[in-house]
Amino acid sequence: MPQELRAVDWTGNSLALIDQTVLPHRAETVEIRDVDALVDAIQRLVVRGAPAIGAAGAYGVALALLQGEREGWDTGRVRAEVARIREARPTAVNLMVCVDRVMTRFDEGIEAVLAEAAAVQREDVEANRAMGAYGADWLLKRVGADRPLRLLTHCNTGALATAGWGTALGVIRELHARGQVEVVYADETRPLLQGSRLTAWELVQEGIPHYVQADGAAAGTILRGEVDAAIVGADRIAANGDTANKVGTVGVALACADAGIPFLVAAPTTTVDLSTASGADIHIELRGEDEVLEWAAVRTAPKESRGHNPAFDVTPGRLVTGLVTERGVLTVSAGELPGDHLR
Ligand SMILES: CSC[C@H]1O[C@H](OP(=O)(O)O)[C@H](O)[C@@H]1O
Repeated sequence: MPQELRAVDWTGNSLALIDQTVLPHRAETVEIRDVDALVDAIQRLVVRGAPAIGAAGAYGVALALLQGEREGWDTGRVRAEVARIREARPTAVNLMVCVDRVMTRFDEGIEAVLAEAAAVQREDVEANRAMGAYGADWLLKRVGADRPLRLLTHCNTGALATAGWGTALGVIRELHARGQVEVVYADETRPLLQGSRLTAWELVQEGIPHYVQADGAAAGTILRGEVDAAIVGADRIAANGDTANKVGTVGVALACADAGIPFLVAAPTTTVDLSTASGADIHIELRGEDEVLEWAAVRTAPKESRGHNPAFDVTPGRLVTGLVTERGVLTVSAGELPGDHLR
């Protein structure tokens, strides 16, 4: 993704969001000036990806303050509107963490809120760059650097999903910069196709060789020995290392375990939620059934059929070979816990 583009940016009095629902065919930015529009943008995945949603939520506090000034809201109303942003999507913990962090500056006023939101955005990019280096070093040491790597990824974890550079795709970018990527298999990621629309778009921008594949092809590609490692993002990491990520991820992890290749999760520590004990306690967002019953507003399933549409699944920590954060790599499957990075 061209570096001058940012998935989330503050204009001075509004949020500029790349509209991820129209990529890759149209590159458009939408201006968000009120809470309703931001909640809608988060829920329709105009802005998406745990860290990007976190950055948007952080600036959303400023948006609520400015709207409150325009519309004469009292403090209680502003706080209530911020809570709507905080709860706009339930699984990605970054949204709650980043809103809560900025709210610690709420009583100091708009400038302090904006300064904290800018720090959230800046620190996410810094974390992603650090993750890229840690993850690339770990993979080259584990798999070997004698030849470029064949990698598999699921959903979109690039600059579009973050404040910049990317998490799992940031590791892939770093490996590519070192000349260590032979090919990337990008799962299309039904039903909203974050892989074939967004990850493929970013890989094209970067000139990284890749195939888009059906989600159902991932396990066979792995078990046929065509992949050296899989690397994915995360939306919430529980205290025991269980990881919620885009639906379809756990199948990739199971195939990696059976094939004996590394399954890496790359996420900033803002995605770790020590208050959630295990994956069983993670709220999995159930999205509208039409997303799986239709495509491009055309019904694909019989009218009598119902749709089951969990947006995420949970990969047990025992299947996570390594958790890459901005502080290094934890071998979760060997018993190292996310909290070890937070102490
Ligand atoms: C670094 S992005 C983390 C995570 O967010 C994506 O979900 P969504 O596209 O629904 O926002 C996907 O699960 C990514 O792995």
